[in-house]
Amino acid sequence: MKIGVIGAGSMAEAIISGLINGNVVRPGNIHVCNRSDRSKLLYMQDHYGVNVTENKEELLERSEIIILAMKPKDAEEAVLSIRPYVKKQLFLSVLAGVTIHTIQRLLGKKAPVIRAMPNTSAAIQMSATAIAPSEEVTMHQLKMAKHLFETIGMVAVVEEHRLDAVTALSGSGPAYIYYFIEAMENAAMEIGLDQEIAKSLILQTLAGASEMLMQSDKQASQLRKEVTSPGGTTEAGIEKLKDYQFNDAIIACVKRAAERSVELQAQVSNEKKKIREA
Ligand SMILES: NC(=O)C1=CN([C@@H]2O[C@H](COP(=O)(O)OP(=O)(O)OC[C@H]3O[C@@H](n4cnc5c(N)ncnc54)[C@H](OP(=O)(O)O)[C@@H]3O)[C@@H](O)[C@H]2O)C=CC1
Ligand SMILES: O=C(O)[C@@H]1CCC=N1
Repeated sequence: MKIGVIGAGSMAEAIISGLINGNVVRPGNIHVCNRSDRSKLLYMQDHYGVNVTENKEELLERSEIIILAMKPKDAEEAVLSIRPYVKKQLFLSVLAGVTIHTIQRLLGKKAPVIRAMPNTSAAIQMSATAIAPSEEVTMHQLKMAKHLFETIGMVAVVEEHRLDAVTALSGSGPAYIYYFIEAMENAAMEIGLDQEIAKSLILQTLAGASEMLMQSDKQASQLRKEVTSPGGTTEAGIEKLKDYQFNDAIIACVKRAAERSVELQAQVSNEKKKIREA
């Protein structure tokens, strides 16, 4: 597989490192470009052995699959900059909120596009990714994209309109978990635990709980009940979470992220309007 990546930020790096560490694609078969950060390109070259270029024509010529990995607000400029070189490539877009329709409009043709929503755990082949193909994508291309994303974790094929929800849940999800861990670390300090010891206890607790959920047939609510002795410490702690409306806070967080995914699409449309009006 010959892959061109437009964008060299966190998500591009997570995918590239997953593909290389998983021995899926040879570094020599990957070309990467970004907008202007030359030092990041040199880092990618040194660290992963990939080809880096400022020449988008060359990148498109040498790639069968193009991964779009810039911020949604930069999609307009980035996709228009590759438009003259679009031939038969398959496009994989990881952009939150930017529809297949918008990408094809910017590409200037109904090219095969697969929207994907991975997460940064791709870097250790543990991404939870959902993909949605455009009508133009062949079964072979879908299988190829599924295989590609399976090498960096698990993959679900969904209808495109589900991607805002997926983005809010598993695309942003790692950040919610990290935020929770930050709070656990702060709590550990407040109750007088050594930082290093606390960190290893928290991480093993997280890994253990996640593995229990994977291995057991029980629901999260049941596993929680099994930790919660009547009148014990867990019950006392969870009462506090209820006082602070933890459940409502998480629901509001995920709903707001899903709304934001819809807003990002509008942002791309507005950029286009601004360019037209300028
Ligand atoms: N981070 C995450 O957890 C996830 C992100 N995503 C999606 O991935 C995309 C990228 O996010 P993330 O990696 O965090 O963003 P970053 O800001 O880390 O990286 C964006 C990259 O895009 C490049 N870029 C911007 N404009 C252009 C252009 N015109 N031509 C070529 N390259 C360009 C930037 O180059 P330069 O630095 O030179 O400006 C930079 O390398 C977003 O659309 C996001 O929605 C999806 C799932 C998870
Ligand atoms: O925060 C964002 O917009 C991107 C999409 C999902 C994770 N990061």
